[in-house]
Amino acid sequence: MSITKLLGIKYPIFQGAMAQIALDPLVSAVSNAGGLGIIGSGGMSADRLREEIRKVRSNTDKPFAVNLMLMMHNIPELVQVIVEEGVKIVTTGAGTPAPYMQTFKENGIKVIPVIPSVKIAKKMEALGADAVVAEGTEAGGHVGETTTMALLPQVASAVSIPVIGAGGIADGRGIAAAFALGAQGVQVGTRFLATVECPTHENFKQAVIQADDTSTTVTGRSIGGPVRSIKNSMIAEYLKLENEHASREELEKISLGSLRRAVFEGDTDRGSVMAGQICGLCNEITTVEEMITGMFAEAQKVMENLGKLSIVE
Ligand SMILES: O=C(O)COc1ccc(-c2c[nH]c(CNC(=O)Nc3ncc(Sc4ccccn4)s3)n2)cc1
Repeated sequence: MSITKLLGIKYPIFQGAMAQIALDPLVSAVSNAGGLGIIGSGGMSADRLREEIRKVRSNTDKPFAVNLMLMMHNIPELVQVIVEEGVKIVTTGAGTPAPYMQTFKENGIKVIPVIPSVKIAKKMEALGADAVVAEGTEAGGHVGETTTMALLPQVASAVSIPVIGAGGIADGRGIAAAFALGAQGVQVGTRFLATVECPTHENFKQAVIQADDTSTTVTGRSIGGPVRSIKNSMIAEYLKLENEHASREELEKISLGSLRRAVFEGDTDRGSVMAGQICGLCNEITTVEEMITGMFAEAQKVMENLGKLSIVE
């Protein structure tokens, strides 16, 4: 079954659940434009999540999802809210949804883990996941080590459930490439940061617009938590400390509160501007509607023009 039929959405596009950013009006704008808007619950209390679900529901009658960042401490409470509020689609990241699968299944909730490797994709399929998002290291935020070009076809060959491609996709060419590699849909994060409806400080959006293909780097490998973000003075300091084998405590002193500093205060020099390598392709701020319709119109054209390869007989 296609992912659009499975979820009742028009376009096979998910909006990345960026912590503290994937909120209304971005989420309801994506769902109203025909994609799957996803609330990023990372860092939220149960009451705050309930409030956000009700706000999104008041702004769209289309399907939307909630993402659970499984390294958070209050997942059982958030699962309770998701069940009580009648949310029917959950995506997960940064850990295993195993402890909650029975609750999801009993309540008819579709579960779509975001995964960084074939091994974890197979583990999620065995757990009963309805689909997986195969996210390459090009993505922003918490990433694995495998590129989308390499990860996507291997996951598509390894599992029988639908695979969504993520990491480095920001235009119709990326959509066409993901489908060529075996995906039935795409998840896009960075490109949604360059939209009118994205609720971040304007400085955050400008940092994404000004960035190019070499503007991001991965920090946190030394403490087992690799995170891709745009290079700035805080990142340079963090990398220097990592090279000097600083402790987790010393590193967390720099990174604590850095997401909020960038997202809400617009401090893109000392804050954490999580974004993917495709930021160099995001050069103007558009509405969500313009972005989604434009991407799929372009993808249609690319797939029609691919035609036959010019192989010399
Ligand atoms: O062991 C198992 O069964 C499952 O293990 C897993 C291990 C890793 C993953 C994984 C890796 N990446 C993803 C999906 N992507 C993400 O989760 N991306 C994220 N970006 C930002 C996040 S929040 C944050 C805030 C500040 C610092 C670090 N992270 S989470 N899932 C999924 C499952």
